[in-house]
Amino acid sequence: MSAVCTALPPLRGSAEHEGKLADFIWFRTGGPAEWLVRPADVRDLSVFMAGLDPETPVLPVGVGSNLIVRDGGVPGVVVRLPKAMAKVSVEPGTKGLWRVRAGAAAMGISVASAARDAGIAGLEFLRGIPGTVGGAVRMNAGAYGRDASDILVEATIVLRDGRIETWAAKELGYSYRHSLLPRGAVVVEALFEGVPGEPAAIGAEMDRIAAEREASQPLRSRTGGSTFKNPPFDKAWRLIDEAGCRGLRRGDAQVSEKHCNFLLNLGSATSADIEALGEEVRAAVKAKSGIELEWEIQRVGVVK
Ligand SMILES: Cc1cc2nc3c(=O)[nH]c(=O)nc-3n(C[C@H](O)[C@H](O)[C@H](O)COP(=O)(O)OP(=O)(O)OC[C@H]3O[C@@H](n4cnc5c(N)ncnc54)[C@H](O)[C@@H]3O)c2cc1C
Ligand SMILES: NC(=O)C1=CN([C@@H]2O[C@H](COP(=O)(O)OP(=O)(O)OC[C@H]3O[C@@H](n4cnc5c(N)ncnc54)[C@H](OP(=O)(O)O)[C@@H]3O)[C@@H](O)[C@H]2O)C=CC1
Ligand SMILES: C=C(O[C@H]1[C@H](O)[C@@H](CO)O[C@H](OP(=O)(O)OP(=O)(O)OC[C@H]2O[C@@H](n3ccc(=O)[nH]c3=O)[C@H](O)[C@@H]2O)[C@@H]1NC(C)=O)C(=O)O
Repeated sequence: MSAVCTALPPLRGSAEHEGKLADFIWFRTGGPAEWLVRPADVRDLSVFMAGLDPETPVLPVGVGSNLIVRDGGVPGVVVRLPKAMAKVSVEPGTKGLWRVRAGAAAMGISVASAARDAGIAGLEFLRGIPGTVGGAVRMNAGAYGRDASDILVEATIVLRDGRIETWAAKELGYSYRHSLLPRGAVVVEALFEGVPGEPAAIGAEMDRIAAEREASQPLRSRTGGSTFKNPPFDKAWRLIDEAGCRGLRRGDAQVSEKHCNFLLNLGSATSADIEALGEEVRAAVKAKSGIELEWEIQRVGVVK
């Protein structure tokens, strides 16, 4: 990877040159970040971003459950928030509603569990999304009829130039698995809202969601979740099945037998194998049904 960023501004957190991403990205594939930056806190991130050459690209990552990192790595700066920014707390909202404030590094399950313990209903679906709050706000993550935009009140973000701003949910321009979060902006906190509920009933709904997923999706695999968005009025998995791609392999990359909109790394796949398999599936679906599937997984970095 050719260097795009030779000098970094001062940072209280850490900055690792050629920082490995494949250690934690769900697929366990892909090249390193030119710089893997872990800020100490929001202020540290803000000062760092303000001092960083505006030409240097910045890519925030959560736990990489929706990412293919290409094998040549990611030029510029990759920001991974620290566990210190994973705090979750509860506060009263307006009109009898309750709110959950979560650091962007918090996992969806932590938010859903905190809401359950406080008797706040409506956030149960986050139980099944194995990513961070930052990833959910950016991707408008959703499941079982709800998505992040249904529960988000506002998000605090650090813009690429270092400004810290709080945006109301409607300013994020949400649609299905999409937001208008500006390029290079890092979500640092989110405020969600729910309605009063019985912890036991909320917990039962979370368990139901977990069981349903366990039955239908390959959760314990090296995967990126749904590979393609569902096209209007149809299901990506049905089209992939119809095109004969269930179980299709390229090297150690495979279309899941269990849920054929999931791709798997069976062990030693490269990101190139996984991406090429995805393109092969898209081509087969186009040939069979005329429909062009759109990638849901975010593909980042450069090819080797
Ligand atoms: C087994 C499995 C099941 C899944 N089920 C679902 C599901 O039901 N519904 C669903 O919607 N998704 C699902 N996913 C996909 C994934 O979990 C979600 O997209 C999740 O929101 C990604 O979060 P992350 O923290 O891992 O983000 P990453 O994968 O690290 O990043 C995804 C995108 O978000 C951006 N991003 C991450 N953090 C930040 C931040 N702090 N600020 C700004 N941008 C950020 C990244 O730049 C990238 O564009 C599943 C994935 C797996 C592996
Ligand atoms: N090896 C494999 O083949 C597979 C591995 N996995 C991994 O398993 C994990 C799923 O675990 P699950 O039980 O669902 O969720 P958990 O919340 O238990 O774990 C999430 C993982 O991310 C780490 N993590 C979360 N936030 C941060 C952060 N801000 N900074 C550093 N590390 C962080 C956790 O570290 P810690 O443990 O220190 O809390 C943990 O390793 C995923 O991370 C996934 O990559 C999934 C499928 C297959
Ligand atoms: C996993 C993701 O989100 C998922 C989310 O978890 C689920 C649940 O709400 O609904 C969407 O999947 P989906 O439309 O494929 O629905 P699923 O619930 O997974 O499957 C629907 C039904 O089809 C069945 N099914 C699915 C795949 C398959 O190969 N065979 C099969 O029979 C399942 O058993 C289930 O009964 C989201 N995917 C998209 C692209 O919108 C993700 O975005 O990464």
